[in-house]
Amino acid sequence: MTFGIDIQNLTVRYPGVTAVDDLTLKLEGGKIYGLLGRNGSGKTTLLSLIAAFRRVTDGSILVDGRVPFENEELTQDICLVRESGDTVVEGESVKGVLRRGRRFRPRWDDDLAQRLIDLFQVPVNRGVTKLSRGQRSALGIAVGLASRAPLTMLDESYLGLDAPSRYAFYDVLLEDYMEHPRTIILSTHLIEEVARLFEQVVIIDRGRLVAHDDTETLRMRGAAVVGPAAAVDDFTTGMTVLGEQRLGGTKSVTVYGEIPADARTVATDWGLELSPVALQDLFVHLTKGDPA
Ligand SMILES: Nc1ncnc2c1ncn2[C@@H]1O[C@H](COP(=O)(O)OP(=O)(O)OP(=O)(O)O)[C@@H](O)[C@H]1O
Repeated sequence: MTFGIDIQNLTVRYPGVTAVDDLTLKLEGGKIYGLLGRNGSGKTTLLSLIAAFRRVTDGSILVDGRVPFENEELTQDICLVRESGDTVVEGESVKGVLRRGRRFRPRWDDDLAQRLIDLFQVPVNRGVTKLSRGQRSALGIAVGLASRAPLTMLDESYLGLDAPSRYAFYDVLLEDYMEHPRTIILSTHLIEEVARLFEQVVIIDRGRLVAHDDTETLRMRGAAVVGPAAAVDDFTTGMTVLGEQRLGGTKSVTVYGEIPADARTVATDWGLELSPVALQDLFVHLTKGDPA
């Protein structure tokens, strides 16, 4: 079972800052989404609203066609794991957290939880507050995946893991997603590392939607045009230029937007080189400017 998400004109204001700014976004169910945005761009606020941690006051959010806020039947099937691990209860042990998952998550899989706890070597009898940052991340991930929630959101929750553990997590995530398709949203700053998991990418900046596309399509949207400066300037006239660098007579201009086949032929004729741009670079370009 998978849940789609329909967000219309969502705005969230805190004193002095608009965290989410008239955001409209539709996510189909059954895909893995990457949610990218700079610090303070509104990712956590957005995910918290989808998970019904707070009430929507301006705009609307529907998950599986239903309003999540104060809808327990729906929210038991929406799992948001945050990096801070703030959903843990003070004084609770790892065992206690797992027990809670088993009790409140209707699709909970004990074997998967145990597999992840063993994989990341989380000490089950220890109090959650006494876990290391990485162990706490691992516990969050175990709960997030073992919940098998039709909508699962991991808000930078794996940043505390070391590299081998992160890669092990990506493998388990993919394997379990293939066997039990669901909607997964991963918010992350480790863009290139996780990009292979994303089917679609959503980029927000200062609470606004900047891009939402298939990962491959988005990648194809960016190109670095390199060659003699005058020819590069001519070729890129009228295109959306994200950045440029010049070294002597050679110029490299990063453009955003589809380059049709006939234009690519022109580029070749003019001695220009067109190369793809890494997702991370596109992200940096698209979200450049003063932070929120
Ligand atoms: N409770 C709050 N009160 C006031 N301002 C807040 C509150 N929570 C978030 N903000 C502000 O709203 C904006 C969006 O914050 P949010 O945590 O959603 O961003 P984020 O994209 O998750 O950031 P990061 O990548 O740093 O975790 C920021 O400017 C933040 O300072």
